[in-house]
Amino acid sequence: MTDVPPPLSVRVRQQRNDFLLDVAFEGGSGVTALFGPSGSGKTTILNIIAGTLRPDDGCVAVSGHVLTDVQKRIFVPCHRRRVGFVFQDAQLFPHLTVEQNIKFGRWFVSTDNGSPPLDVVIRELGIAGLLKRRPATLSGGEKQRVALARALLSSPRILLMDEPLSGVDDARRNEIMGLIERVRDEFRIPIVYVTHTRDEVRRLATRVIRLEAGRVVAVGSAAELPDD
Ligand SMILES: Nc1ncnc2c1ncn2[C@@H]1O[C@H](COP(=O)(O)OP(=O)(O)OP(=O)(O)O)[C@@H](O)[C@H]1O
Repeated sequence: MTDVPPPLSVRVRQQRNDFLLDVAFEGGSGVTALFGPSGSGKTTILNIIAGTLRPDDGCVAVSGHVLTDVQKRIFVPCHRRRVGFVFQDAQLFPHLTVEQNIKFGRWFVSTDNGSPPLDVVIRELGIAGLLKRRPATLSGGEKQRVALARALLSSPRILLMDEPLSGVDDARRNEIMGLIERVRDEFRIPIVYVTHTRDEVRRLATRVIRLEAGRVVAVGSAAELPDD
């Protein structure tokens, strides 16, 4: 039997001013939640996976593809990593329409890349009526749908989400969580999901990595997450 590499493998060390990040963990299929208090290193880890930050030491691999290996001097540039990113504030291009924004996700990938088809993404995320609009005219929830569509169309091997619900009101949170579940279950792209909110972890996560002060303090299923 051949060993299948995990969707995500991270073993990194990074010193930044007073903060030392020193973590080793694997992410499985489905949603891996990085859960921990403010300043525990969640966003730093996402940036290291995305390639916007170089660790001092260690390696990062996605489905067996080595993206960073400091000892071997491997550092795949950000735009070649096939990592989709959905930020807290969506970060859409303000001067482009929704349609142009989501098509931008495909710029760096070849045509034969295994991305889900444009029309499927538009339908699944319910954004057909928004295509001609510009980001400034969208609600927080609509912006996040568009950001998710753009990330999906970049043919990612993994999706990174940094508190994507933090700017969204309660009514829309449920709706977007439903969409993230659909992405998880239908597109089957592994997701790393940063949050400090327990209900998001309980609903979405397959696996939870608990962080404190730059270290992994526990790994388990969402059901094992204590109420404290
Ligand atoms: N550009 C930077 N330069 C120096 N230190 C930084 C920088 N960005 C973050 N840090 C520090 O790194 C530590 C971890 O920050 P990080 O943003 O990864 O935490 P987080 O768990 O994502 O927090 P939050 O939930 O508040 O977003 C913090 O102590 C922070 O002050």
